[in-house]
Amino acid sequence: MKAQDLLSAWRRRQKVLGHLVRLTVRTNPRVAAIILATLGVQSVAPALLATTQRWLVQATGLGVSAGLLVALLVGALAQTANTAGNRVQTNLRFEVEEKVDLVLGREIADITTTPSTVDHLESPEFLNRLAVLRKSSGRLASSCWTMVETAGSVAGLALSVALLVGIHPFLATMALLGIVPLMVAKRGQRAMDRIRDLNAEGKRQEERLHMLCVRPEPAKEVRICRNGWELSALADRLWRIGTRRETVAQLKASAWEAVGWSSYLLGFGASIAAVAMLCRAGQASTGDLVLVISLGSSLRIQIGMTVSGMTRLGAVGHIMGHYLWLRAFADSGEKASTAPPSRLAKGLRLRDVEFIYPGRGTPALSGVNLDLEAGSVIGLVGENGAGKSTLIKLLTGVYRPTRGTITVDGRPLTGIRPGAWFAKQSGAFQDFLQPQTTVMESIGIGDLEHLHDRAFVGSSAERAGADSVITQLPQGIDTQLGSLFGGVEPSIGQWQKLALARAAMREQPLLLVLDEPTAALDPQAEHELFERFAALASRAGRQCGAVTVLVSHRFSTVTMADHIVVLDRGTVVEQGTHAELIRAEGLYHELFTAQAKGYL
Ligand SMILES: Nc1ncnc2c1ncn2[C@@H]1O[C@H](COP(=O)(O)OP(=O)(O)OP(=O)(O)O)[C@@H](O)[C@H]1O
Repeated sequence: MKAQDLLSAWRRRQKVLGHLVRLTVRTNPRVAAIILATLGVQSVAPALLATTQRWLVQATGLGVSAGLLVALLVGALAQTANTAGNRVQTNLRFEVEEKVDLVLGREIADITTTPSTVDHLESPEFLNRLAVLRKSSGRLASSCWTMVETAGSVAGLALSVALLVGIHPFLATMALLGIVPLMVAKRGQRAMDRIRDLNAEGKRQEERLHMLCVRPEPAKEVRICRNGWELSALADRLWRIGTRRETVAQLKASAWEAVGWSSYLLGFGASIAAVAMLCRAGQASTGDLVLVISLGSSLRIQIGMTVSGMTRLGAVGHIMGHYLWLRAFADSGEKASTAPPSRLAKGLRLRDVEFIYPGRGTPALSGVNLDLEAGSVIGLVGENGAGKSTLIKLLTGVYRPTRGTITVDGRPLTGIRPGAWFAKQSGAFQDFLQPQTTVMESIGIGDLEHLHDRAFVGSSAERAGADSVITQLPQGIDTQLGSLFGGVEPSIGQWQKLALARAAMREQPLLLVLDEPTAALDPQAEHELFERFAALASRAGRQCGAVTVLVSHRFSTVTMADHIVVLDRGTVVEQGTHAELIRAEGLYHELFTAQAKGYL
C-alpha cells in the first residue's frame, strides 16, 4: 500500500474515532467528565502510591520489616479506594456505552438500508462483514474509553519507569521485559481476529439452520419431513467447527502470553535482588526497596492494562475497518439526480438488458429488448426460473442490469433518484409482507401519506377485494393481526388480499407490478380480483400512462393483458397479444394448451 493510501486510511479511522468520541461525550457530558477524571487518577495512582510508601519509610526511619508492614497497610488502603472507584466507574461507563451502542445499532441498520438496490443483501462479503460488525459493535461503543484508558496506562507506565530508572538504570529492564507480553498478546489478538472473520460465514449458516428449527413458518415442513434433528446436527457441527477453531487460537494466544509473563516475572525477581544488594552496599535506601517492590507489583498490572488496552484498540481498529468498508459500500451507489416524469407518455424501454446475480456465472436474463407502452397491461409468462421475477426486480430498480439500459420515457433509470422512482410504483409480490400490526396499518403502510386516513384505507381495501376479509374480523379495520401479539392469524389467501389492498393505496403509480400476487387464491377469487385490478390498471393507465406488469402462472388471468411477453431461460422468445401467440403455435400455445387440458 502506498504512503498516501495509508494516510487516507488513517484519516478515515480518525474520523470514525472522532465520531465515536463525540457520541460518547454527548450522551452525558457530566458523567463523561467524572469517568475521565477517575481514569486519570487511576492511571497515575501506582506511581503516587509507591512514592508515598517510600516517603513514609524514609521519613519515619523504619527498618526493613517495619517499613514493609507500613507500606503494605497503605497499599491495602489504596487498593480498597481503587476498587470502590472502579465499581462506580464501571457502572457509569456501562450506562454511557449502552446508549452509544444503541446509536451505533441504528447506524449499522442504516448501512443496510441506504443502498437503493438490494443485491448487497445477497453478497456473502457484505453479510460476513455485517455479522462481525453487529457482534462487535459493543467494542466500538467502548472505544472512546479504551483509548483514554490506554493513554492513561501508557502515561502511568512512563511515570513508574522514570521512578525506577531514578534508583538505577538497570531497573529499566524490568519495564523492557514487560514489552514481551505486549508484543505476544498483539500477535495472539491478530490470530483471533483472523479466526473470527473465518468463522463469520459458518456462524451465519448455523444461525439460519437454527432459525429453521425454531421459527413457526418452516416448522410444519421440518416436522413432516422429520429433518429437524439433521438440521440441528448440521448447525451443531458448524458450531463445533467454529468453536474448535476459536479455542485452538485462544489456547495458542494464552500459551504465548504465559511465556511473555514468565520472562517479566524473572526480571522482577532479579530487580528486587539487585536493589537489595545496592541497599547492602549503601547505594540505595530501604525506601527505594519498598518503592521497587510496590512499583514492580503494580507495574505488572499497568503493563497488563497497557497490553489489553493496545490489544482492544487493535481489535477496535479491525472492527472499524469493517465499519468503514460497509459505510463506503453503502455510499458508493450512483448519485442519481433526475426526477421521474409525473406521467408516462411513451413508456419503459429495455435495450440489450442482461442480469447476472452476484456470485452466479450464468445470466438470469440476457439480450432482453422490450417496449412496454404507456398505459398498457403487460403479461409475463414462462416456466419456473425463466426470469420473470428478475425482470420485475430490474424494472422496479432494486437491482441494476449488469449490461444494457432501461429508460423511463427516454430517461435512463439509473439516472432517476431511486427514492422518487420507488414512490411512483405500487405492487404486490409473491413474497409479500405479513406485518403483525392492525389491519389499518397493515394496509396503510402502502402509502405513508394516507397511513391514518380510515376512509382512504377502506376504499383501497374495497378496490382490492379485501373488504370481505375485514368484515369477518372481530374489530374490523382495527383488528390486531398475527398470533405473535395475540391477534387474529389470517389465512395465506387473506394475507394476500391485504397485500393487494396495500398495493392499491397508491392511486397514480407509473409502474404497477403484480408478481403472482394471487397464487394463494382460488381461481374464482383470482378472477374477481383481477377484474378489479384491470379496472385499477386501466384507470392508472388513463390518468398517468401507468404500465402494469402482471406475472401469473394462470393463463386465464394473463389473457387479459394487452401484450404478453414469453420468457424462456432468461430470454424473450415470443411476444404479442393472446390471439397472436395462440396463432403462432409456439411455446405460449404449448403452455396454454397444457394448462387448459389440466383444467378439463
Ligand atoms: N437471489 C438470487 N440469487 C441467485 N440466483 C437467483 C436469485 N433469484 C433467482 N435466481 C436465479 O435466476 C433465474 C431466474 O429466476 P426468477 O426468480 O427470475 O424466475 P421466475 O421466472 O420468476 O421463476 P418462478 O416462476 O419460479 O417464480 C433462476 O435460474 C434462479 O435460480
